[in-house]
Amino acid sequence: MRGTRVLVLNTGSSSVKYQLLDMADGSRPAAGLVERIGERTSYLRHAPAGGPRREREEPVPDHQAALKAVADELARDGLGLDSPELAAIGHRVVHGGRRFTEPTVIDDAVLAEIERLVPVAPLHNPANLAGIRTAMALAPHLPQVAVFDTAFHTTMPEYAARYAIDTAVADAHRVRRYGFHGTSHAYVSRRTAELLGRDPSEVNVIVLHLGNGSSASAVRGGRCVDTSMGLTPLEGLVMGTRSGDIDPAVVFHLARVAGMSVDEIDVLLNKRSGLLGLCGDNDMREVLRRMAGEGPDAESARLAFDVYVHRLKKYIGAYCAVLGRVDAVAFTAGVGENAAPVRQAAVDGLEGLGLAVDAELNAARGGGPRLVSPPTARVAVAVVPTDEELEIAGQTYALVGDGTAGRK
Ligand SMILES: Nc1ncnc2c1ncn2[C@@H]1O[C@H](COP(=O)(O)OP(=O)(O)O)[C@@H](O)[C@H]1O
Ligand SMILES: CC(=O)OP(=O)(O)O
Ligand SMILES: [Mg+2]
Repeated sequence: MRGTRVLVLNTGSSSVKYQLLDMADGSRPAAGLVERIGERTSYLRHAPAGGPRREREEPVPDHQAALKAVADELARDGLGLDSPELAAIGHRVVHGGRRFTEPTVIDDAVLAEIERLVPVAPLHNPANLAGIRTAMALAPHLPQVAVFDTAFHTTMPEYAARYAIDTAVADAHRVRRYGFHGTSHAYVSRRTAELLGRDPSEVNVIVLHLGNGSSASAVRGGRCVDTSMGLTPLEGLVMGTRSGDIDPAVVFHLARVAGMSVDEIDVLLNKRSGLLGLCGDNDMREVLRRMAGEGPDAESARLAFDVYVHRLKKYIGAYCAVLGRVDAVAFTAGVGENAAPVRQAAVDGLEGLGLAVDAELNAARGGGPRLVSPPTARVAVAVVPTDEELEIAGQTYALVGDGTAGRK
């Protein structure tokens, strides 16, 4: 009998995060990460379920070495890639363009298409490809499945996906809005419907995925109708280090007046902007801590917070308009799940739209999905923890598993 476990790999430009999930019993036998790949010292952490976690620092030169280290750590716990319990490896792939609307078993043609999309996802797809190629070399016997960040957003109507630019140029260079964090938006919108005790096909949800990268989506009856990220994960909300929406003329201005190159402006907007650019800290915890103090440090943190929240509020308003009727607003990811002041400030003054949070419910901490709006509120406001790994594992297993998992 085929195995019931899926290894989920989330390979970023300088990190690999992984989780091993068992689809038969819902357990997670191991999880871990390798960070700062390619730097002088890298950081490795492996946490087997029930056992002590193992951490160490050592140089890990590239993604190949990182995945080899992951495979070795798993093997030490008897969970190696040759384990008969392992059914497949599921990969997060950030950019799937228009072609990949579903999770897909990876073969040479799929690899070639992911490669073809590198120009529209230069930060993400090369790392994803390195992860896939190494995993295929280490485990040639296993099916490998790509689960795309963009897939959930392929249902967006054409008028939400198009930029108002010359059609010939847009078509020639695949310039359109794709959207990202799709596995999270899909999972959270579904869980939000569950929390309301309703079928996803009946509810309209605004999902606010606020992590290091942040995006909002408008989901009507389980299908995405708009999202805030565009051609790349730079558009939309203010993020940890990314500007989000900006007048495109800022780019021309900096090139002409400041003499910056396109690559320099790319780094500026992706890595030196957002909360970091505004106040020197990209971590929302630090921003909140500084805001509690006084003086210039507190003031710049407060301004960063206000810019962040103002943008968020504008997207909530916009998606209320896009959806017409909203049943719930769901906050998720690191900031959305943990930062009560962000949730409070984001809906502050939106009573006219039926939105409010109950201060006590909002301040409470809790594990699972929960409502933070007053019981009488017209629109439910919820905290719904995301679980991209579970979503990727579930989609992978649905595609290649033998269907026995979950059956008694
Ligand atoms: N308790 C907390 N309060 C406020 N912000 C938090 C808290 N815990 C985590 N965060 C924020 O969550 C962000 C990371 O979110 P996460 O979803 O883990 O990111 P990633 O996009 O890397 O998956 C960081 O900016 C961090 O400041
Ligand atoms: C697409 C994207 O922005 O991903 P992340 O939030 O992981 O950076
Ligand atoms: Mg994340």
